[in-house]
Amino acid sequence: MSPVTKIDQIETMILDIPTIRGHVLSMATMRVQTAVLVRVTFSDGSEGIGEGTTIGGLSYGAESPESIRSAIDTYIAPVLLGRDGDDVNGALQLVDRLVKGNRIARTAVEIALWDGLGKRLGVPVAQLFGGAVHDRLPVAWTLASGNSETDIAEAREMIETRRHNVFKLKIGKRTVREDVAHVARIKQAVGDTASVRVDINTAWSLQEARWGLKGLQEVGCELVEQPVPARSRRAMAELAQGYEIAVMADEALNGPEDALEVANARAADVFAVKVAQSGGLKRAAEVVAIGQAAGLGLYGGTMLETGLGTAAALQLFATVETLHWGTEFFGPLLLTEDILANPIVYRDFCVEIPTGPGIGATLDPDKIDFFRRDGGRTRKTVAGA
Ligand SMILES: O=C(O)C[C@H]1C=CC(=O)O1
Ligand SMILES: [Mn+2]
Repeated sequence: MSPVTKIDQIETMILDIPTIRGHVLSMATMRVQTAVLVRVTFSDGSEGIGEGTTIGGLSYGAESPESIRSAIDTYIAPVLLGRDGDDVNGALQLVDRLVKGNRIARTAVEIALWDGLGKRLGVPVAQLFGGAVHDRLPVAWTLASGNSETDIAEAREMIETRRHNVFKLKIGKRTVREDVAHVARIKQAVGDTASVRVDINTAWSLQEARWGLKGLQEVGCELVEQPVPARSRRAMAELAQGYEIAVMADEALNGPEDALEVANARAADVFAVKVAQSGGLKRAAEVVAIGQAAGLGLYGGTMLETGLGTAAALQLFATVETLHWGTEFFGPLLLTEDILANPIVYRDFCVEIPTGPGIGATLDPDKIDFFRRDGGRTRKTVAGA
């Protein structure tokens, strides 16, 4: 019998990477994206890499980049050291028992474990999830410059260069009337050449959302993402059932338990399935399964991860038969620089699934050194130390 490949070391680092322009969301304006990267080293010398990323510090959700890193270093890494690296399910069950919440932190480590296993077996992670049924997926772009004219110019360029023809507009910061007028201007400019959707990031009350959805569907917007707070399931159900425009759950979906409750309450027409928010690739696959069983639409969502987290998500979504609303795996394109030596490829309105072993991502060491916070000091948790 070959010796067990043990988890030897788990290393974390924070990267701060500027965005190509201000990304204006209802709760924060991003000028930098902060990613937490994990590198797991195994006893046979193999490695796995993972990413756990949120948006806008603590303004989007309950985890911050700093809390993600600290949860990994303090609570997740020490219990995994010395374990069999091939036993990913065993590691996940152990972490599930010992660490509540902290889904993004758990995701970062989980991705690194799948990546390590895939690399050792010489297969893409998609194969560990039953095999890819797509080699590319449609990919949306988010228009969020904060200015209608800039957004229109950006949309036109994306359509002309065949990069994107699906646009998600970030609204919810201005009045409902101003937001609907902004969406109408953009829809009018792109006409039938593009699909226009919006994301409110929970900013509306139910009353505002009633006016908002009525106005949005009148101007040709096809889908509205998380108009009201994550916990407002009854409001989401009223909106999903009361209007033709599709209502998509995002912040409301934190793993399979939420997915089941949202589906039971008919509190969405579509699930935005996010790997990080679900608690990892395996949990995201469970959210997908619940959406499928409930007959809901599916969409591959992002936390604006770098190429690393994006590659991991692509491995899973390549295995999903039907993504009725496509994906938004454009994270690397929002950043001034790609941190991968083999950047994700975008062409013909699609994103291509990386084909190499593991998640199919190789880090560019110079970029990592350049964007590292703390002058390049990593924190290492080492077996037997
Ligand atoms: O969906 C979100 O709320 C977060 C994210 C996804 C795309 C984007 O621009 O922001
Ligand atoms: Mn969203």
